[in-house]
Parts: sequence; C-alpha cells; structure tokens
Amino acid sequence: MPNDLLESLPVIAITSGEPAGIGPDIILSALSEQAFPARLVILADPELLKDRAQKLGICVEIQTLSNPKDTPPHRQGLISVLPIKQAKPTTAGILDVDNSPYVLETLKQAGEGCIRKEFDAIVTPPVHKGVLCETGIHFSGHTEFFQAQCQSPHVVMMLATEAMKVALVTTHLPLKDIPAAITKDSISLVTRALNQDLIEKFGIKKPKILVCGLNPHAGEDGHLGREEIDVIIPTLNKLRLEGLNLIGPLPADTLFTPKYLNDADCALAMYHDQGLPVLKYSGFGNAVNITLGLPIIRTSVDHGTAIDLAGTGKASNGSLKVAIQHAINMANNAKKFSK
Ligand SMILES: NC(=O)c1ccc[n+]([C@@H]2O[C@H](COP(=O)([O-])OP(=O)(O)OC[C@H]3O[C@@H](n4cnc5c(N)ncnc54)[C@H](O)[C@@H]3O)[C@@H](O)[C@H]2O)c1
Ligand SMILES: N[C@H](C(=O)O)[C@H](O)COP(=O)(O)O
Repeated sequence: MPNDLLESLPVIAITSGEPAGIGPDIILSALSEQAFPARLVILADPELLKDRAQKLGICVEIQTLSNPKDTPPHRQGLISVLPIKQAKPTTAGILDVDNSPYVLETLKQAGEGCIRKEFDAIVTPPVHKGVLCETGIHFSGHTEFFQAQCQSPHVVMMLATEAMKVALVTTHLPLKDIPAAITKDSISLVTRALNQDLIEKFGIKKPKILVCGLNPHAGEDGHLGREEIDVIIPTLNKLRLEGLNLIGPLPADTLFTPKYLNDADCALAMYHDQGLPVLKYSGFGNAVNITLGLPIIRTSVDHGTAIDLAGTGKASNGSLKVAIQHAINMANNAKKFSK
C-alpha cells in the first residue's frame, strides 16, 4: 500500500479489557468476521489471545508488533498486537487480582500513546471495576481513568444508539452522593462540554438537549425536593442566555417517551441509573459509550465483562463493532478538522 494511503488510515488502539471476561472473545470474533478501514492495534498479552482463540475455535493470524508505527491496515482475521504481559495465564471466567496491574497497564499505554499521537483513538472492551479496586486503588471507570490521565477538568459519559443519545451529569457515584454532586458548576460544565462535542464531533448545528430533573416529577414544584428550583432551573436559564437549546428540567419518567425524544438530539440525565437503563433497554448490544470532553478520542462497549460468558462463544460482538466504527469515524473527522 502506498505510504500516503497507509498514513491516511487512523491507528486505533484496542485494549484487551478484563482478561477473564469477554473482552478477548469479542475482539477475536469481531476482527475475524470483517475488515475494518483502519490500522487496529490490540494492547494485550498475545498468549491470552492465542489461548482464547484456541478455546473458541476462532481462526486468526496473531502478529506481534514492536512499534505501533508498524501497525498494518486491518484485514479480516488479522490481529496485530502490541504485547503487554499478564502476571499469570488467565482462565476464562475466573477473575484474578494478580492480573489487575496488567489491565491498568493496557489502559495507561493506550492513553499515553494517544496523547503522544501514536494512536488516533482508543476503544476499550470492558474491565471489571471490582477486581481492579481489589489492588487497593480506587478505579470507578475508564471515564474517570482517562480524565485523570489527560488532566481534563470535566468529562461527559454519553451512550448512543442510532435512535438515542443519553449523557450523564454524574458518572460512577454511590447514589447517596449524587444530590451533593448536582451543582450549578457540574451542570454548567457538563452541559457546555456536551453541547460543544455534539456540534464538533457529531456535526449537529444547534443541539437540542432534553434535561432530566433529579427528583420524582422534577420536584413537583418543590414538594418532592428542591434541587430543581434551587440549582437546576437557574443553571439552565443561565446556559440558555449563552445560546444553548435546553428543554427542562423534565420529569425523567416521561422525558424518555417518543413525544420528547423524537424531536431532540440528546437527553441529559442527572445520574447513571436514571439514563442508562432506558438506553440499554432500547439498544443493549448495539450501543457505543463515548467519553466527551477529553483531548483524545475514546469509545467503548455498552456492556460489562459478562464473566459468565467468557470462553463460551456466546458473547455478542455487536457493541464492539459499533465502538470500533465510531472511533474510526471520529478519528477521520478529527484528521479532516486538523488539516
Ligand atoms: N465498559 C466497561 O468497562 C464496562 C461497562 C459496564 C460494566 N462493566 C463492568 O462489568 C462488570 C460486570 O457488570 P454487570 O454484570 O453489571 O454487567 P454485564 O454487562 O457484564 O452483564 C449483564 C448481563 O448481560 C449479559 N451480557 C453482557 N455483555 C454481553 C454480550 N456482549 N453478549 C451477550 N450477553 C452479554 C451478561 O451475560 C449478563 O447476563 C462490572 O465490574 C462492571 O463494572 C464494565
Ligand atoms: N457506565 C458504563 C455502562 O454502564 O455501560 C460502564 O460502567 C463503563 O464506564 P467506563 O466507560 O467509564 O468504564
């Protein structure tokens, strides 16, 4: 392939995710079923991928790289690996805290490579937050990990299907800590970042964003909670003066109905389990998780490690394919903008 054509293909780093989960399975099956228009580099232990491919009976060519610059264009069945060694061999379906440093190392190297511009985007199959926390560090999600690594002041978690986009004001917080985290500042920063990225990364000229209340019935005029009156309404009014097209706060139970959704670009929920169950009910297995507000591009799957399915061949790779394609599209758009 001529050099300029090769260089026009984005380099997409894909981490292995939790080795005992379905991450390796869905990487192997997705990359063996189709060719992606990119240079795909898997940050993983090649032995993990070889073992899992054998267990699943998937025929792939595993090629080890010493430099990400050498990543060839993807073709069906090609797995190009930048090797990172596990502490121990993994048994599918059995979590082992000794391999948590390996998982963290794949994320660290993916983020560093993206910051150095060796990679154009990162795609992350699922990690197991519990087994990472057992190492003694507090790991609440990739979103927060890459936010800290990139030193980004605020990021936004957004999950998207063809039909719906749902973003969150707060990410992985215990329920009891949410009201205190719904502040004028947090709502303003997240809503501005969301609006900006909907314009720049999704080409929506003037995004229309539906905003959920925090309390049942959006507080029922203060009788079911005062956060709407004291915090959310004044903040949205201020943002409207900046030109943002915001509807709400609406009661979350009726915001997610066609009357509102059909005419809007995105819903903004106040917390994880207010917005994501609706999105996952509507499109589990085919949605993408995108971190907005980072200086790098990062997409992920809409599901977890599904430890019960690892090594069985029953895991769907649909969301991973969507996450890879979104990363490629966003990387191509970013290349066009930078010219
Ligand atoms: N992107 C990520 O890293 C990510 C996302 C969500 C959850 N997690 C983590 O995953 C772990 C397990 O979480 P969970 O049990 O709540 O959710 P889960 O998504 O792993 O599993 C929920 C259910 O969905 C099924 N399922 C999940 N993915 C599937 C697939 N690709 N194909 C077919 N069936 C699938 C599972 O078998 C299970 O029945 C937790 O540690 C959680 O934090 C990680
Ligand atoms: N909140 C996500 C979900 O439910 O799908 C998931 O936990 C992943 O989050 P990170 O991308 O921050 O790991």
